[in-house]
Amino acid sequence: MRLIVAGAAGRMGRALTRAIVETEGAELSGAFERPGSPAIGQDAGELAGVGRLGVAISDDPLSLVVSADGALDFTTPDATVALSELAAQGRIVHVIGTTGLEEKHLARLDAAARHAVIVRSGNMSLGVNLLAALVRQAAAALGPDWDLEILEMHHRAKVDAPSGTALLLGEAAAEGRKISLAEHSVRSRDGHTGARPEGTIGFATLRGGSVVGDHTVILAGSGERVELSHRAEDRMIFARGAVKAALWGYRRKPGHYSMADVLGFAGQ
Ligand SMILES: NC(=O)C1=CN([C@@H]2O[C@H](COP(=O)(O)OP(=O)(O)OC[C@H]3O[C@@H](n4cnc5c(N)ncnc54)[C@H](OP(=O)(O)O)[C@@H]3O)[C@@H](O)[C@H]2O)C=CC1
Ligand SMILES: O=C(O)C1=N[C@H](C(=O)O)C[C@H](O)C1
Repeated sequence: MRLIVAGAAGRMGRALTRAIVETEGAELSGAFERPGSPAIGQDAGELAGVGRLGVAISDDPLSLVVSADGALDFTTPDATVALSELAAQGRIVHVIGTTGLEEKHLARLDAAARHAVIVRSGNMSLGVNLLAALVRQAAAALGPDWDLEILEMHHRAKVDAPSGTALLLGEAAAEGRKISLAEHSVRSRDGHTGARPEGTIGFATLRGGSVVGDHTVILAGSGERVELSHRAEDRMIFARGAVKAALWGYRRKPGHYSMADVLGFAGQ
């Protein structure tokens, strides 16, 4: 499967190049960065630390999409929406790890998914998708008198909050409780907040250092507490998940899929 990497000079872009190189059945056919990036013209393999691959970083995604079967994209919401429209024109697989997407972006991805195979997840690792299934079960088993809080910590360069993973875990908890996350989430607290409203799902965000990604879902009852955690130690877990998602999506019917579909966890 011929894959292109969007944002190839980024933290995840370089990990994605490495994951493609190590995966049988996948080949790097192109890589691109935003116009004006100092990485334009550099070799994607050299940038990723795997040696020269003969793939120069371009600033023209359209020219790459025409000779690719899929694109791996961990960039920004605007770049992702633009690439989804090219993926739809090229009828290719678009694997999206980008977080911080708002309703206006999601609506455009849904439109692109009429022609492209979109696989999108706030977290492409096996462990977090398993954790989401466990959180759904725990939230269903323990009633709304168990307070649900989601704590995440990431490196100092992360630009969006709460993390895509925290929101994914929040959605899993809300599904377990059969409630709408949008109507029950508390995304920040400051000052005299009053007591915690029953049945809400709280989010807390920490940023610092080089933390790859830590998430804990706390179910706090009266006199006891259950904590379900995941700690990412290496970005390759996300990159390998993204390559797996691309191979899964190859020649599949167009649509907007999740990593839970890829891993067979959907509905669990
Ligand atoms: N779903 C998952 O499993 C994971 C998701 N993520 C998400 O992936 C995203 C990227 O994270 P990370 O790699 O750490 O961030 P980086 O900032 O390191 O990488 C993003 C890259 O995209 C580039 N870029 C920006 N605009 C464009 C454009 N229009 N076309 C092409 N490239 C562009 C940036 O260039 P420049 O810096 O020059 O602007 C940068 O090189 C975030 O949203 C993050 O939350 C991260 C890890 C796992
Ligand atoms: O920005 C990151 O680094 C990460 N982003 C994703 C998120 O927002 O949850 C996934 C992972 O935790 C790393």
